[in-house]
Amino acid sequence: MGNEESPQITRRATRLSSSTPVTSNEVETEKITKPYKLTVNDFVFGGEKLSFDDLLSSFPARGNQIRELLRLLGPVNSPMLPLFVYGDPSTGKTSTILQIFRHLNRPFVYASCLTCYSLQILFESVLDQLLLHKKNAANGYSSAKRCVKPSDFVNFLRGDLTSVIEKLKSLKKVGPSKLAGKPNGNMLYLIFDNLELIREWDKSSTALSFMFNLYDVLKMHEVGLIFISNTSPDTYYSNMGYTEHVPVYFPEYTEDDLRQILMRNQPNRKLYSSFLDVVLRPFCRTTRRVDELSTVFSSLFRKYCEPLSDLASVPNEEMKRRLFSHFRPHIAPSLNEIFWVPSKSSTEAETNKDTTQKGSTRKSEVGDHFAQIDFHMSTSAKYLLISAFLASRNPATLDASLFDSTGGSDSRKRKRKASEKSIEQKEVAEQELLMKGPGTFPLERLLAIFQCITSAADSFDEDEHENDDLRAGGDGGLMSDVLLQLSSLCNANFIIKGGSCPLEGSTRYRSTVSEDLALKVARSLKFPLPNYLYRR
Ligand SMILES: Nc1ncnc2c1ncn2[C@@H]1O[C@H](COP(=O)(O)OP(=O)(O)OP(=O)(O)O)[C@@H](O)[C@H]1O
Repeated sequence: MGNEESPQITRRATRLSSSTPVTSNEVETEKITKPYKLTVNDFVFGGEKLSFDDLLSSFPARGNQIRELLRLLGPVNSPMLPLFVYGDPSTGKTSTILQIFRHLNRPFVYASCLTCYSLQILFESVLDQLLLHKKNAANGYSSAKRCVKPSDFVNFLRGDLTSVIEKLKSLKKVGPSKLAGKPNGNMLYLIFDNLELIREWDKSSTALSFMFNLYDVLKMHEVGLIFISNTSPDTYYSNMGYTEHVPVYFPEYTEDDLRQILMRNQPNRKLYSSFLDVVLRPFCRTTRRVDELSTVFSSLFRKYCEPLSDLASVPNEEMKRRLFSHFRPHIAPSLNEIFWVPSKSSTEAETNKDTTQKGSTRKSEVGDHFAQIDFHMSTSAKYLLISAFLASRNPATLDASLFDSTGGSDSRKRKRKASEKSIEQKEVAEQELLMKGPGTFPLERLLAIFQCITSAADSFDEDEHENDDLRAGGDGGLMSDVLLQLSSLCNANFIIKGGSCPLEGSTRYRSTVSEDLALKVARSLKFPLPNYLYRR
């Protein structure tokens, strides 16, 4: 769940914590304090009411999405189609939505597939919230209802939603619902966050189609469904026959957006702005995640200010130069740190850490670990995985210029095609605007890329035997293996089969692997993947 910057730890936080693991300290506290009794007022965010202007100013660069979401949610008590809110991690999806609900004071239930890490936990968390049930020592930290099967969930959910909506309706009769802390309206919203994680729980994707079907199955106009995902709707199975979800896209932040976001709440704006002048651009090239940037910048800013005796002073040009020369040595190590720390792959690498390497620098440590990781995958499967990643990531129009007959490794050939490439790039820029997530591709394109990059395999690995199993069977052997490998990669969910293209009628595929993982696989093959990635 995203951090709502917690300006207000309210009843809401108390209720949400019912779905998170309990620490031993909490157990102790629980014994001595009387448990908080949840009421129907806990369906709203709580705390001070948030005005529209405050909502907008809390989320720089998200004005369009806030307005769009408010429009889709509509006036109080209006039914709505399910929403599918998506965008890269840390683009403010969760916090914006929760604060919109705080602004509207409307009742909702929130469950994240990150904290509720299995279907059963997710179901039970939603039901617990609806039943105002809090896990505590007295009930042995158990859920109100045991719910494993989707069919049971639907039955329980329908009953529990009906009774909550009745309660909300009766509340309305008691008095004006706009009072702070009182639910506004009798429509109840179910928010499911980090939906993309469901794919990892359930390889056959029945759980996902169940979730997408929920609206049609429930048929309750007083229930609004909001799904939040950090992958685009195209990365889910389509053509399943359920009601179309309304997409709301949270684009990646530009450097300017990030400046506005990071400048918020800074007591000395001029000083912080001079700091951002130095750090923002290089760090933006590495990450645009607000959470990562704000963490690294908070310690860097302290370093930046070390020479200052008065933190309220406005730096002049001379002072800026002095601050910069003092600060400069800290930039590169921090950049390395942020590059490696947050990614999943580096965490994996970290867990595999060999204690004998303690003395080396962090960057080389992780670099070594990339090499150590054993993928237990045949070389051809690795090339196929990389080919699928490239097909999903790169616009198809660039294939010709990126992969020539030598797999793009012949610089002479690439130079000759440069002008062709620049014409295509224009075309591609437009097309790329439409690309909101990994694209789909037909089998033919995958095989073509695969052939190009494997035919060049020798040139990447001149003196080693890394590609022995590629060479062993010759081209024929390799290609005959490919369809088998493709089906294994699909089973393992590294590549997913999408619906068929209505125009071509053929099946399309999509890669689900992250750039980190693709780079890791490429490194294990000594394949220069970055040379083949189209970058804006
Ligand atoms: N426009 C913004 N203004 C202020 N803070 C922001 C903005 N965008 C993101 N943040 C902050 O970045 C952090 C991450 O945001 P959040 O969890 O809402 O992102 P998310 O898109 O839901 O990420 P994920 O997909 O990983 O769940 C939060 O602390 C949030 O307050």
